[in-house]
Amino acid sequence: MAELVRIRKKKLQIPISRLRSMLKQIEEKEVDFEEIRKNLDFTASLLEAVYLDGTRQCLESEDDLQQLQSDGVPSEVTDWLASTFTQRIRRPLRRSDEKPKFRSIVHAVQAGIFVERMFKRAYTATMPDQPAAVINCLRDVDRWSFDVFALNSGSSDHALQTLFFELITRYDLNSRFKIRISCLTEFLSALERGYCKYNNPYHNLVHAADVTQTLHCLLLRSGLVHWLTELEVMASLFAAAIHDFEHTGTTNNFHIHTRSEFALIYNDRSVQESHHLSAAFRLLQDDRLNIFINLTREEWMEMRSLVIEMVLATDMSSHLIQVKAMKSSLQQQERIDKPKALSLLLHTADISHPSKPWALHSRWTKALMEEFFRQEYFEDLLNPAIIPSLLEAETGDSGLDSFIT
Ligand SMILES: Nc1nc2c(ncn2[C@@H]2O[C@@H]3COP(=O)(O)O[C@H]3[C@H]2O)c(=O)[nH]1
Ligand SMILES: [Zn+2]
Repeated sequence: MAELVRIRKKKLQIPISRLRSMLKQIEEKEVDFEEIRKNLDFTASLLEAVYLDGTRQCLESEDDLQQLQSDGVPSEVTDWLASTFTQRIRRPLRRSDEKPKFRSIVHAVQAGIFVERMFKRAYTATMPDQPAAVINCLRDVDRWSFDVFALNSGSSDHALQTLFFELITRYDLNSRFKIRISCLTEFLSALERGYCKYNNPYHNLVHAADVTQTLHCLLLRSGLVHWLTELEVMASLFAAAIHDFEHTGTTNNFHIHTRSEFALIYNDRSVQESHHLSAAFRLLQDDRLNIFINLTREEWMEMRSLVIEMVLATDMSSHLIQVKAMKSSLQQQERIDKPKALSLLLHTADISHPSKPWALHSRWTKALMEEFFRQEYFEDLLNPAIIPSLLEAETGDSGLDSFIT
C-alpha cells in the first residue's frame, strides 16, 4: 500500500510542478497562452491516467459480491438474494452507435457552457406563483441532502410535477425540444395520477421525484453532464421520472407467482419495468400529452431506445450483471458505453436513499417496509389454506381482484 502511494505521488509530481509554473507565469503577468494550453492538456492527460489507474486498483481490491460465502446466512436470505439480484444472462440490448470514452475530468474542465445555460433562466421568472416553501426547497435541488418530502408538502403533493418542471426549465430543455408548457403540465398531471393509482407507501410520485433529483445531482456533481448531449440529459430525466409509473406496490416475483395479468403480458420478464415503460409511452400517444411531439424521427428513436434501456435496467435482478460489466469495462480502460453508464446511474439513484441523511433514509425505509408488509398480507390472502377462512370472516371480496388485474 505504501509503495502504491509512493508511486502515485511520484506520478503527480510533474503535473503539480507544471501547474505551479503556470501559476507563476500568471502572477508575473508573463502569460504565453500556447504554452499554458499545452501544459494544461498535458496535466489533464496525466491526471486522467492517474485517475484511471486509481479506479482500477480500487476495483481490483474490492470483493466480488458473487463471491459472498453463505456460511451462517439463513437459506431463505440467500434464496431471496439470488432471486432478487440475479437472472439468467440475456442478450443485452445493444446500439451500434459511437461509444465515447469516459473523460469526465477533461470534459469538466473543457465544457462549463452547459452549466452556464442551466442557470440562465431564473426559476421564479418561469413560475412566479410558486409558494415560498417550494422556492426555498428548490434552492437545494443540486444537493445530495435535498428534502423531497418537504418539497412534496410545500407543493401540496405535487413533488414530481414541480421538480420535473424545475429541472427541464433549468436545463433549458423546454426550448431545445420545443415543449409547450401546457403540454408539459398535462403530461405531468397524468404521470402523477399513474403514480397514485395503487396508493403505495413507497413506490409513489415522491419516490419518482426523489430518483429524478438524485440522478440530476449525480450528473451535475460528477461532471458527467458535460459528457452528454441535451437529448441524453432529457432522456435521463424522463427515464427517472417514469421509472416506476403505475407500480403495483408488489415485486416482480409476486407478479410471476400469482400469474398476474402483467406477468402474462410480459412473459415473466422484468414485469413491472416493462409495464412502467409501456404505460408511460402510451401517455405520449395522446398529442396533448406528447412532450416529444417536436422531436425529429431520429431524435425520437434515440430517446425511446435510451429510455427503454435505462428503465429496464432498474430491474433489481440485473444488479450484479450491471456492476460486473461496469467493473470489467473500467478495468480494461474500454470506451464506456453511454447507455450502460446512464442505466447504472439511474439504478444507483433508485437505491440511493441509504446514503442520504438519516431523516430521509429512515422515512424511505419505513415506507418500503410498510409496502413489503402489505404484499405479505396479499400473499397470505392468496394462500389457499387461508383464503376460505378469510372469506368466511369477511362478507365482501378480498379486494385482490381489482388489485391484481
Ligand atoms: N432491502 C432493501 N431494498 C431496498 C431498499 N431501498 C430500495 N430497495 C429495493 O430496491 C428496489 C429498486 O427498485 P424499485 O424502486 O422498483 O424498488 C426498490 C426496493 O424494492 C433498502 O433500503 N433495502
Ligand atoms: Zn424505483
